[in-house]
Amino acid sequence: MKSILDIEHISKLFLISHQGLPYLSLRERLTGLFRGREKQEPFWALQDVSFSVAPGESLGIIGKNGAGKSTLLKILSRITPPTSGRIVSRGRIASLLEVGTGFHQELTGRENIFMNGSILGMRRSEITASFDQIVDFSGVENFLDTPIKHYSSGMQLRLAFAVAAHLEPEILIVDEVLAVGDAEFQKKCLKKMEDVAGQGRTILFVSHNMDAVTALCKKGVFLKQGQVEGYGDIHEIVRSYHDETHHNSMTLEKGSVRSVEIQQQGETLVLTVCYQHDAVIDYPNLGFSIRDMFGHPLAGTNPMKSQVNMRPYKPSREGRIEVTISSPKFMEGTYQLYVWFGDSRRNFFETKDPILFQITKMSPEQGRNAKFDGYIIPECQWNFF
Ligand SMILES: Nc1ncnc2c1ncn2[C@@H]1O[C@H](COP(=O)(O)OP(=O)(O)OP(=O)(O)O)[C@@H](O)[C@H]1O
Repeated sequence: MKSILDIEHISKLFLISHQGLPYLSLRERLTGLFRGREKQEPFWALQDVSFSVAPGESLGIIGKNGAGKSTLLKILSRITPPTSGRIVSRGRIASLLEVGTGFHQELTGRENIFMNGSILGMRRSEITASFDQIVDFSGVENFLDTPIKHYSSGMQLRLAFAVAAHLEPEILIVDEVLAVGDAEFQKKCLKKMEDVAGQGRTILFVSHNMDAVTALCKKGVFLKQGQVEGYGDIHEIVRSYHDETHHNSMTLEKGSVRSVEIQQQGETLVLTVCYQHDAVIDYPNLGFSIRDMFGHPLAGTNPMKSQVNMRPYKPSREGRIEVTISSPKFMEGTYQLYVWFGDSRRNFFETKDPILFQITKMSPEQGRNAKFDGYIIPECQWNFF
């Protein structure tokens, strides 16, 4: 079968500016005199990326932060041109990259639906035919004649998704937009994308949520530092992505933080961080953030925020911090951990990529067959009168 989309040797070069001098006078800034001293460094965000997508296929694109996923989707959506290589597309592409892209802020929701549709190459009659469904899905019917600029980002997202998914493009490109909506809307979007895929249309889906990617896509591309690291069956691709990600712990050879580890011990989580700094630290400050797989923060703090008494700590260059987290209790699932380390004034270290960890039954409240909502297990006292 002929492919619907061919990505042929796509590369993208960015020139990143570094200013040679830390301080520029106002005159230099105003006159642009500093330009000569600005260093431009080439940076390849994508290098020789090639793959093909068959009609009706849903393809997941995964990779760590900065791997080049969004750049690739922008090139596919013709927002940015590639430095070299070409895209051959045999179908209409609708893309949903960032909330509100393609929307005109001064126009009303109604006007934007028509404008967006015509940008996608739809006839007015086609748009009119889908109009009610779009409005119904988006849930913004009361604001149809209000300019988009007055919409919240969630409302803009609802409308953008509804337009992109209902106007029947042959190829639908979706970039992590699910992260913005609430859980109910995320489910609705995933269901809609399944329907779209079921109708034989093609979907390219970028997400950090491996559960969503695996549910929706049969095939996947794993991007690593701008290159294709893997292509094939989605389960294989997700496995190789996970192999590259830190699980439960991380060790480092250099820098202030030497190891980070998180373990579930019954109903608590224990976070242990070992550090070694080149100067004495009077107040070791460790911040942590536990997030869901979309990257939404769920819980986090640091000893300064919590006004922790640091005794019996004596200022030292190295040490170990152990945090026992007895609340909140989380639902079963995979979570992300981010860590910062510093003193009372500065940060010396922060995790770039999350450490993934698994939580299994954390509370007797979480019965075997019970279905709960969200991530946190509520502790309730029930009274019936
Ligand atoms: N306009 C730009 N100028 C310079 N560098 C850029 C530009 N756009 C992207 N980059 C760089 O290209 C690399 C790839 O970025 P991209 O946004 O495509 O990654 P990503 O895989 O989508 O990451 P994330 O998961 O964080 O969204 C990054 O290192 C980024 O800093």
